[in-house]
Amino acid sequence: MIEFQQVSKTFQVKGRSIAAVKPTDLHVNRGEIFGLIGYSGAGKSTLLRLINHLEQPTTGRIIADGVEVTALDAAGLRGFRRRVGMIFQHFNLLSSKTVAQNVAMPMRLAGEYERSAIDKRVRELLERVGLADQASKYPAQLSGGQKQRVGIARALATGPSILLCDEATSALDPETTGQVLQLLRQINQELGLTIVLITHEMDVIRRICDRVGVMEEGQVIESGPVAEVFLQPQHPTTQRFVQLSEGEDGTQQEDFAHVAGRILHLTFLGESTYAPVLSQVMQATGANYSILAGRIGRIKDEPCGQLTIALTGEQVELAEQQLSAAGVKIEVVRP
Ligand SMILES: Nc1ncnc2c1ncn2[C@@H]1O[C@H](COP(=O)(O)OP(=O)(O)OP(=O)(O)O)[C@@H](O)[C@H]1O
Repeated sequence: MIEFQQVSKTFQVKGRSIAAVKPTDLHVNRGEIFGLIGYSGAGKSTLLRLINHLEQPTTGRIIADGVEVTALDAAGLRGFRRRVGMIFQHFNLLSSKTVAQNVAMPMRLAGEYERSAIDKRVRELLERVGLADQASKYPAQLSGGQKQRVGIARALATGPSILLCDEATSALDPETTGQVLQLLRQINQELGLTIVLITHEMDVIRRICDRVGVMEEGQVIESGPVAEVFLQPQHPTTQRFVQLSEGEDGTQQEDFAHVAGRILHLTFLGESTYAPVLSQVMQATGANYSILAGRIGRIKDEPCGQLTIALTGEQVELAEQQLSAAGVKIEVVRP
């Protein structure tokens, strides 16, 4: 759906080169929500803006929605941009236009839509984002969440197949963030839209994304399905994002020196999270366990849990085999 082949972007500033995106390969599947996470300056915005050619790549090829974006002329690019909607952290609404006029703007600019078709589409879009009764208000009369809903309606105006979200919830409070994320998810499911979003919050990724890429210094340092990256982060930067999202500051590393037994870190995902796997295995093998740390939560629609346990008894290896056979992922913290 969106393919980056060795795409890079270097800015020249006062004789200095800034490698905002280093040569990168990336693949976003059709209909998925792909999240890019990274610290400020990692290159997320630049990478996002390369997709609709708001930034021109220094090297490489970009193919999106079956079109080689990097080979388009000006007219081709104008047409392509109608298939890519974009929403922004600070909404970027025109303050002198009403809600309805803001939403109509991309269709007006395209110059290919009848007045009646525009009016009908604006009504449908405002209905979809829950703002049917706010059409004649001005942006200054709306809350942040409502402004972002207008931004979303406007981004959908020309019927895009891709939606790019540039820190779309960073300016919103937690509750409004939840509502806007829910709306994005609904749009993704109902319209089959491919969404690429950038954020510095792991929680946004956990709540709505299917896959994630972690960016640092212009590179995607880790990527994969959200459950995989979230539950088994490999790169120290990814581990830090996960720790922060769990409310840990990462400074306290328990060594469990005083605890007897084999120490295992167990990951449960999906069905196994709520099944009595642990007690069944312990009963069957006669092994014992004590819980040293644990958490339970959800990744998108799937329940997940992680437990650190100390395992003792005669048959710890058999217990481990049975846990593994029941779909529990095991990492040995201390043999
Ligand atoms: N138009 C530009 N001209 C010069 N340098 C730029 C330009 N845009 C971005 N950069 C630089 O490229 C690097 C990556 O910036 P980018 O905005 O893509 O990162 P980011 O991860 O989105 O950060 P943030 O979360 O702060 O927006 C930074 O060093 C930035 O200063």
